[in-house]
Amino acid sequence: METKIIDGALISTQIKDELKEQVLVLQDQGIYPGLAVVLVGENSASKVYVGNKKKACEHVGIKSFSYELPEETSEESLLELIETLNADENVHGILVQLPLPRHMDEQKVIATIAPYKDVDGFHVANTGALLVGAPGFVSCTPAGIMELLKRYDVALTGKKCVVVGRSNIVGKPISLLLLRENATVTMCHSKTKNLQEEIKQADVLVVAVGVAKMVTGDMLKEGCVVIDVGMNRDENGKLCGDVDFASCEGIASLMTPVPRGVGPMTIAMLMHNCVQAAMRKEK
Ligand SMILES: Nc1nc2c(c(=O)[nH]1)N[C@@H](CN(C=O)c1ccc(C(=O)N[C@@H](CCC(=O)O)C(=O)O)cc1)CN2
Repeated sequence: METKIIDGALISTQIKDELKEQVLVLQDQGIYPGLAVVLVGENSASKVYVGNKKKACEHVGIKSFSYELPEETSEESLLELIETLNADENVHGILVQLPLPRHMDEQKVIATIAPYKDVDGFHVANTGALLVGAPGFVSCTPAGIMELLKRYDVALTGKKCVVVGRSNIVGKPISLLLLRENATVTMCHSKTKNLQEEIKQADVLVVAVGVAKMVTGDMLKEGCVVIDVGMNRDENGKLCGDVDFASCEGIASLMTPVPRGVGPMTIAMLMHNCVQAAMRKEK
């Protein structure tokens, strides 16, 4: 079977180009979308992601306000900054890059962001809205996966979708989004018995566990769609996913690569959420 490779980098550029047009319309109405980008500490991967987010803002026409704080910043100071950004009318979206230093309580920090500026979709008001199907921001990686499935015409109704990983950022929300599209969803995790049997039944497999090349071609059902959310380094220090790409080629019908798969979509959907935040009239 020929495996088609999903080009996340291309789709993300298309989305950013579409958003650029929407921003021009907003600017004509006197609305200048603004995103506060908050980075605490020295995590090198986070620095790359934040840099790419600021570049995406430039591409789309969103003004980015950068706050790069030292590792030893107190939780209290970070909460104060967020309160200030909540009150700032030029800031439509607030992004606090994760992970935060260990002395900070991530949930407390996220809970301080005004839900209508929570463009990451991490606040319980937004995760709760997703659960019950109410309007709200959907977190960017799962939203990006859904956009890829849509743009590659993957039908989900009645399909068996298997999600491996149960994080708040990816595993849980993507399961809800697939369910919303009438898929039959199985959530797997580190305590799942017979993981391989579950994976073998998947028409659509989403893997977000953070273990390099954990899923191999022999585990897959012929013709399945594979979405790899992993971002790991292999034995040679090369970027790789949670799926062993080489062994899945020829078995999957459609598959995301790492890099240039899901990663760039996370940033495109952040831009999307930010434009939505700027469009909102009521707070
Ligand atoms: N506040 C948030 N923190 C984190 C999020 C998030 O959505 N919001 N997600 C991840 C990291 N992440 C976004 O911040 C992210 C990860 C990877 C990529 C990406 O484009 N990856 C590239 C490769 C980049 C490289 O060369 O290292 C790719 O896949 O092509 C974008 C965003 C955790 N934290």
